[in-house]
Amino acid sequence: MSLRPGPSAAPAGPGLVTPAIRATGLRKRYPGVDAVDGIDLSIAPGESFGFLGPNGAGKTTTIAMLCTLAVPTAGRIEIAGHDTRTDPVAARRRIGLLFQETTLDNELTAAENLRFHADLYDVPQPRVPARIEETLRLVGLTGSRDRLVRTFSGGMRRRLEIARALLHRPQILFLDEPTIGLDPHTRAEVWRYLRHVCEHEAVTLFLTTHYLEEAEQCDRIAILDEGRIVAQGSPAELKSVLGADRVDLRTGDDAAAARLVRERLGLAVTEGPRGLSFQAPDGTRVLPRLLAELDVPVYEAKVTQPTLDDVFLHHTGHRIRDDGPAAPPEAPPPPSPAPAGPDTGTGGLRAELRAMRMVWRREMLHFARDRTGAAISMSQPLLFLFILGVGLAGLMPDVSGPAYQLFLFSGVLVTAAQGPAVAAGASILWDRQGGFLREMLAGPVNRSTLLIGKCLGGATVATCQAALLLSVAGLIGLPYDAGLLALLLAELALTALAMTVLGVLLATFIRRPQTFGTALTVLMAPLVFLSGSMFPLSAMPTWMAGLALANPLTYAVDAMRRTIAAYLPDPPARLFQPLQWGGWHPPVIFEWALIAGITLLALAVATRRFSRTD
Ligand SMILES: Nc1ncnc2c1ncn2[C@@H]1O[C@H](COP(=O)(O)OP(=O)(O)OP(=O)(O)O)[C@@H](O)[C@H]1O
Repeated sequence: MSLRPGPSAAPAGPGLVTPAIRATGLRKRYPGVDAVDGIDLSIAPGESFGFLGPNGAGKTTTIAMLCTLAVPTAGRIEIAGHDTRTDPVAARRRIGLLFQETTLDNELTAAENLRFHADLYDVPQPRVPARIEETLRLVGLTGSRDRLVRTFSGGMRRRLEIARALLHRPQILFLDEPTIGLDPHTRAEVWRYLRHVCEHEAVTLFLTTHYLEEAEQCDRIAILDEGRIVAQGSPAELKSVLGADRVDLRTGDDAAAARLVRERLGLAVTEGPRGLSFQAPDGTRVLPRLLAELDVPVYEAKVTQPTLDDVFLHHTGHRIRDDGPAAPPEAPPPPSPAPAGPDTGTGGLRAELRAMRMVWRREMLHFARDRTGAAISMSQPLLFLFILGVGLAGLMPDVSGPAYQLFLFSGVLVTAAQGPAVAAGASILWDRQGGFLREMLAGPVNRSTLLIGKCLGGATVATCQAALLLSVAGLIGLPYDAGLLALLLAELALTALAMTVLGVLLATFIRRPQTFGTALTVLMAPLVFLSGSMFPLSAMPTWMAGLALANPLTYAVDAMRRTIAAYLPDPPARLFQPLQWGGWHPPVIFEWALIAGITLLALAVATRRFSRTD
């Protein structure tokens, strides 16, 4: 059975058609393992190509390289004529991807997941709502469009992922083990949708599987073992190479039966716990002759045409594990989508800005949906202000309580912004672990765009959260002056951006979110303690004040404190004395320029590191 009605697509001849996928000398070496060891591929537009191999053969690694998600150790890849090394964004624009593991955002609804994908791929805005409805209908999820994905079953997620992979009408659809882990019914359903897509959309399919039934449906197959292609061709071609049937026998004395086959027929026999098997050019004629001569009881005798498993055995010396589905049942196709056609923009600055806004919006949606998290991270600065503020003020009889609380307030704002700001860094790691990062990295935009969107999202959330504190600041005597509030908000936004970027930079050095949490606890406490947020730098020993001057947060705290002091009638000089370098008080504008410079530098390093992510 083929995925497509009609004849198989032929591979492109040299100079005729640009191959949909071309790879030459492709290699990927991980420490201690050659995951892919010199692969050459040429796949014609419209062809369905199956990559068949056991676990660990290198299928996922190959797909990751073809989709620009992993950097090849050697070799060259072209996707629809675009070199993935020199023009990865153009290559990604032509690709739809169904990953092996789920890469949906569980905290978004089905429609929101699709909407974000449309933004990432720059699907023309006016067409987005209809396209979402159409793909949801194609996979039978119209009724679940507004449900959070975390409430979906495994099959529903898979269908939604197929819908998402097709949303921007890709030229080439990569499917990495599309039915792994699904029950037979859902597998059949997924194949029903894929068959439908192949029949109605001019898509090139590249499919990895270790299920023989799925590979059988492709126009061409490559058999992969230990990182190398050991055979390539249509299923019929591959099987015809064997030119023999397989005969399986289970008897009362398998050893005697095997001896007879060897001596009388001169054929090689494989004996196993469940009987013996051998290859014979014409099994249906050989078997009756053999049975007539055998004088041991025969419990089971079977002749089978060669299967892909036999082809695999022939080329590799071992069998492929196949706990795959029965042949997917034929079923009436779901409603037809609109005629095929490219549905992405041509890229450029507008598309990059749209993707950046998408990442930003996702951060905002997560913030809006996590009220508990927001309430918890607000509790720390409030405790800081009302417990520390009142408690420590008692130790300073010459300073009034409210004056000390006002002194503390800039540090409190920084602390309030700190939690959500650094959470943006952690969320990159959670996105990597949860899979959504791969959906973003596979998108046809620059990785710096995604990172900047993430930083802006984190900074906005952090600013909003810290700004809530301004609404209660009247309780400690902060003047409600529009000019002061506007200045503090602007200063907060820059501080939040700086902290978000530093958090994101840290995240580019770490792979596990848990490690990130530990690293933050270790790093953040000294940064906050050594920022002059709780006591003036003038109260610190010289060496400690020197360390504080190397801390970017010190300048943010000092600048905001000076802004507040400018609006107080009589700020105590002992507390509100500006920081100094030697005898020089750097102006506030200088402090902000310094923070902005550090932020830009950290952003440049983070972007560089993130862009190299494998
Ligand atoms: N990030 C990595 N670091 C180190 N080794 C890796 C990494 N990714 C894959 N490998 C190794 O590369 C080899 C090929 O792995 P790959 O996931 O490509 O195989 P596969 O054919 O897709 O297997 P499966 O069917 O189980 O998905 C394996 O030995 C695997 O352990």
